[in-house]
Amino acid sequence: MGSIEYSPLFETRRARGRVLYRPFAISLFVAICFIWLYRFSHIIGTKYENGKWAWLGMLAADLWFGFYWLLTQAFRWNPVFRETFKNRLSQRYEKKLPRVDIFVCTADPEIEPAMMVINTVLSVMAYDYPSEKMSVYLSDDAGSEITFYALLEASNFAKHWVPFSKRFRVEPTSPAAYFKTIVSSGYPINSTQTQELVAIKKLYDEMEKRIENATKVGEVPKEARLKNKGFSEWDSYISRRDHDSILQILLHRKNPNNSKDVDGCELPALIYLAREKRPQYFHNFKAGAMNSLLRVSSNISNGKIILNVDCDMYSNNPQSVRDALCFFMDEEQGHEIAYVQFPQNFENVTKNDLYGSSLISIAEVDFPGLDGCGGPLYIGSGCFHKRDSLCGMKFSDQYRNDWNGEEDDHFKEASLEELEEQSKALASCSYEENTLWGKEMGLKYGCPVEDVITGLSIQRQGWKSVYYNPPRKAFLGLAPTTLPQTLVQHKRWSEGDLQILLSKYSPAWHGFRRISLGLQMGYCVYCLWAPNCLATLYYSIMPSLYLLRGVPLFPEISSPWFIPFAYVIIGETTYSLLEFFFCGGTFKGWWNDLRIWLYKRTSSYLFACIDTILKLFGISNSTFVITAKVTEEDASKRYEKEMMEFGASSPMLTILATLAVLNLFCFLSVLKDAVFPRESGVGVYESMVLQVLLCGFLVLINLPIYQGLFLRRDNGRLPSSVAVKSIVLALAAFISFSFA
Ligand SMILES: O=c1ccn([C@@H]2O[C@H](COP(=O)(O)OP(=O)(O)O[C@H]3O[C@H](CO)[C@@H](O)[C@H](O)[C@H]3O)[C@@H](O)[C@H]2O)c(=O)[nH]1
Ligand SMILES: [Mn+2]
Repeated sequence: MGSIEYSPLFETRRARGRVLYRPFAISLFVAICFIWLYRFSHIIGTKYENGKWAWLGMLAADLWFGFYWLLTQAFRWNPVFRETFKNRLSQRYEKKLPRVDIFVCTADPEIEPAMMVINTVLSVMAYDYPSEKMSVYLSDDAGSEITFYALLEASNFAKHWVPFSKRFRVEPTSPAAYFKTIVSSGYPINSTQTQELVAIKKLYDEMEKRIENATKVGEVPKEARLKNKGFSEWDSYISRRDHDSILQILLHRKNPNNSKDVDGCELPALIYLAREKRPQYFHNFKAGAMNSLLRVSSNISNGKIILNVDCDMYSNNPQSVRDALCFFMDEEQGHEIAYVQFPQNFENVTKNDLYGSSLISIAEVDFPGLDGCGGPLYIGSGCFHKRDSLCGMKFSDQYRNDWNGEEDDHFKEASLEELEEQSKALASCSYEENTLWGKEMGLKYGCPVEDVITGLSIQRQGWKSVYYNPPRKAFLGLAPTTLPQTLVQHKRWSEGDLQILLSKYSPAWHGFRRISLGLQMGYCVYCLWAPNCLATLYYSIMPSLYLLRGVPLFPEISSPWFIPFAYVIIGETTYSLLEFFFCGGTFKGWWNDLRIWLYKRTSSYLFACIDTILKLFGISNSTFVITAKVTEEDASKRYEKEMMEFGASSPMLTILATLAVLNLFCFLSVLKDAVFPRESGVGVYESMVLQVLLCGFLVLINLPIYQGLFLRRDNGRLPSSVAVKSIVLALAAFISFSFA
């Protein structure tokens, strides 16, 4: 070593508790092997002649669950946690910090309101980072004039907001979220801050009123239109699917009259982009938007680091850029890191997280685990990328970070108008024709989870990634607030992940030697989400139906084979409960999580499988259904009360309701037999105890569905058409099984 001792910018710690976990996992695996053995040996024996097919099905399901459980061990084997040293970063590099380009994506002003979007924009503009080194880009796939107007308003408000939040170290830096914390935690003690706060709150409220008004009437006020030339870009606008590239640089140091805040300090550059859309060109959803942003930003600011957030994911921690740079700029390991993923956290989850939206075990268990195997997935929002790797560069041992050379950039001379014109061309529909964009460069096209497939391809090129979960959450977004929204979102995800499995990037059969075994297994856990539906559906239908026929599918309580089953059930339940508590969840939250786990598997994943098969045969095409970020008033009240919101009738709800009603019938029938025993049906409880328990569990976990079907009168209940369909279907299955 040289004379100065190397002190890293970040530290990686292995999780404690592995010594306890590993023996437990091994013992559980032994029990699983016994279950497999039991299944095989009992199928070979001819004892269960009348349930042979059912037994074969159980064998398949148990093999699947055991195999899938093995895959999930990749997460739990060697989790790591990271810590950053921001002081060292600023001591060594404060003067040489790289430029950072921040991309915010929005696509629909109805379900992604302009106020929410600009709050996200303002929150990232106020990062504790040299303003002249930050550029914020808003990509608007709706090409909405109102959103542009809102951004224009935000660019003026930023002149007050950014200096205010930096002066008083405001947290979070999203104005709406900050004002909300003031309401709950009281005004600051510092009186000058209070004065300024009152003034800035007034400015904010006025701006909000103007934007809400414009939204209501669906039109930008005349005066604003006259004052800014940018609105003329909408003259040739036909519809959100048919318009020219619209690009406006709202704040930029090349326009000195309009680039400084009220204290005379430079503000981050701010750019509005609506890439060109034409009906004859497919737009590739968010991936298309990101690639346009990559090109446009390379022409305007060319930051070496790129942060990507969804329009609802505001920055909750002003230090995040510095945190991310601690990884990228570390002298020893920084060069091999392609991206730093922060967890997606949500501002609107309720205490017991009815829809399991906080994805707690992904954030707290899976990703630290993946981080120990080569790095987490890229999950779209809250991710810092190195421009090089995102644009398709392969990693090689010769690769070195180069944070210099920022001064001699080609766009130095061009005027703002020239920059705008050149950049528009980069966002045109035809630009990508016959290029590698969407294939080898930028985000990958053709997959509903463009983020995951892109991250995977980056890792396959030899790069590492890092997961960083700071004590103060870095980003907060909005989770879906109804059951159908949750199910649709998971359908998109599981469908996308399954497509990755079948693609040329498949972690299963094309990942060997390109990514580590642990990472291969980890990716497969997600890629196999959708196929999970088969075994889960089997388990939630067949054992209950076979109760009616008195055919046992599990060992009797007195048999030694009962032990491995009991061990796996009790062991896994206890472990998952402990893990959930350890991650900060509640008991009810765990129960809710279990329910949503079941619902996703029996509906979202099933439809994801069906759609993927249809897509393979060229019958359908995957789409990107954007998650709504607004909730109606009475629905949102029910959400606060953690009452399940079912809403309009849909095939997914019909399936869930049918399964619930079917299990209810089976369970009632077993109860009836217990009270009035049939001559032949004695001892169901001894010989079929696990089956009865499983059926009872399914009834218990489905309580919200029975309420939604039979007891509730509000608008969030299950529609009566679903009730009718599910009862008819369940009854048909019940009758044909009881009397066949
Ligand atoms: O054509 C489109 C569709 C969506 N978006 C934007 O993409 C983001 C994510 O959409 P959302 O409906 O909120 O999806 P989520 O399921 O919440 O998003 C997660 O999953 C997506 C992939 O399925 C990723 O793109 C996201 O970054 C990731 O946060 C939003 O900002 C949208 O405005 C676009 O810009 N263009
Ligand atoms: Mn979202």
